Amino acid sequence: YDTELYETSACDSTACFDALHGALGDCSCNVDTIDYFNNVKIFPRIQSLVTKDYFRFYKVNLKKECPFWADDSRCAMKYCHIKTCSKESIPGFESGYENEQEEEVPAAKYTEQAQTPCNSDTDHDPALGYLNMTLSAASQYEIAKWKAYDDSVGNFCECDDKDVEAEYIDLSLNPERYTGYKGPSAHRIWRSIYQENCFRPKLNPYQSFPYVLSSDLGNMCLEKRVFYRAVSGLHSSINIHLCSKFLLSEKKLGFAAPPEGEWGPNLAEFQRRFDPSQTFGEGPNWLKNLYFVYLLEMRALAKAGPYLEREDYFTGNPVEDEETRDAIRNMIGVIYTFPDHFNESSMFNGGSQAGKLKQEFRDHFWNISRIMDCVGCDKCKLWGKLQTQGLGTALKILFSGQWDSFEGDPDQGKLMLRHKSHKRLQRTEIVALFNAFARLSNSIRELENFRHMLSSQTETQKKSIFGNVPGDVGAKKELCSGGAKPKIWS
Ligand SMILES: Cc1cc2nc3c(=O)[nH]c(=O)nc-3n(C[C@H](O)[C@H](O)[C@H](O)COP(=O)(O)OP(=O)(O)OC[C@H]3O[C@@H](n4cnc5c(N)ncnc54)[C@H](O)[C@@H]3O)c2cc1C
Repeated sequence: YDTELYETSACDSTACFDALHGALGDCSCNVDTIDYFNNVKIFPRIQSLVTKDYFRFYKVNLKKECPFWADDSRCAMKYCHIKTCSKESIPGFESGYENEQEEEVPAAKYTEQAQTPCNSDTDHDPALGYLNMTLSAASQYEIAKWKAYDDSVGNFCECDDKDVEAEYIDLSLNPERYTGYKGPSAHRIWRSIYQENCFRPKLNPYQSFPYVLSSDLGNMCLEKRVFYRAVSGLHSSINIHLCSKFLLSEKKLGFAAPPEGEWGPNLAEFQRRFDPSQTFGEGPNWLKNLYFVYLLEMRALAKAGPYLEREDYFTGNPVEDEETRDAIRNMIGVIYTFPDHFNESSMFNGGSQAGKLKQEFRDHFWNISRIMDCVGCDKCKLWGKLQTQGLGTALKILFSGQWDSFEGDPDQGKLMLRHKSHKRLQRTEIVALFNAFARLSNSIRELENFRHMLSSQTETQKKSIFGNVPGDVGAKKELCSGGAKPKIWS
């Protein structure tokens, strides 16, 4: 691991974490409670659960056309014969807009450059985004049996696992990690999510980055804030994963082969993305949003708990299926014990206006899930689709009304933990829900690693300046020891 290469731009402060304490906002929970609960109780359980066959194979259509912009679709250039413009004929070129890659001038959409499929442009290294589609003969045989079983279940939601082009992908062969997907293509996805499909308080003074200022969120109603925070939390999680599984040194084996190399955490990359000094002060808020979306998904798991505990988790292997059910019951049982669940009953309560808002909420999310078909790197698209489907399933459990209990709450006004009435979920929804939650859980756990790396780095720097200060060793020991509640944010 080439420390010199990646640590040159690292700042020595722990500023990313200084504000990551206490109240989370929009719920009664706090960051430190979630840290402990996740890292000690949830993380080991969910990570082991998603290695089970039922959760390891995800059926998805990665070949769907991008419905929103021409340059990612087959319509681009080839069939539409859009006449390209010379640079000089693009309004604003002379005033130097080209240097501002992020601001897309409408005419730029029709340049030849913009028509190039994303995966062949310089924003993306195809080898890093390589998707391993391998399924062993044994897996293929077993999976064929799943279809017959699933078809006998009354499904109710239209998901792309029914598409003829949908394929099973072994998630364990395609870990979410750094792919090199960046630049205008990735920014267009995030920008259209935040600027066109998220609720926004107002245009921020920086025009493009950051898309939303947290200081403006107070002007929005709870429901809109929740939406933005969930999306932002997902964005944080994706970016934490690419920082924690970064390509530290590369050894390419050949074209279209997965790159071999050393993968691991890149502290400088993490700081670039979350340090307040490099994010207009937003980084710690984005990290808090990760905790927020975690809480949201955990609440959905609790709400659907009685149903999830009884689901079959069919893979055709009775021993494995029983183990999966046991592991689910165990984890859901732990989730029930969380003291401070998100209370979704405080949302969408304002009569007909609330109904309209709920519809908008749904429409926005529906669009975001379709934007995932525009992601220009297969591996990012796989995990992007899985995590939006997981979040969408959680939102459905929380807000569709299909999972609400009409039996009356004995502790009036108090949060009802388990809801007996429910609709059935599809296999892909369940797989996505648990895997998405596993990703968030993993991100929160990775934050602990970055926190440790930062404090060790700071200690080392202090020592190199001041020498070894008595008491230092003890302090470090406390940070690194397991067992009791880790004091990772103090
Ligand atoms: C769906 C999807 C999946 C992806 N998966 C991967 C992957 O698996 N591996 C990989 O290496 N890359 C992945 N990427 C790319 C990655 O997310 C970044 O877009 C890329 O690394 C460029 O980062 P950036 O620093 O330019 O900022 P970006 O992450 O592209 O963010 C753009 C702007 O959004 C704002 N922003 C950043 N974080 C947040 C937040 N949490 N909340 C609110 N606003 C924020 C900032 O102002 C930032 O400048 C994915 C992108 C998308 C759209």
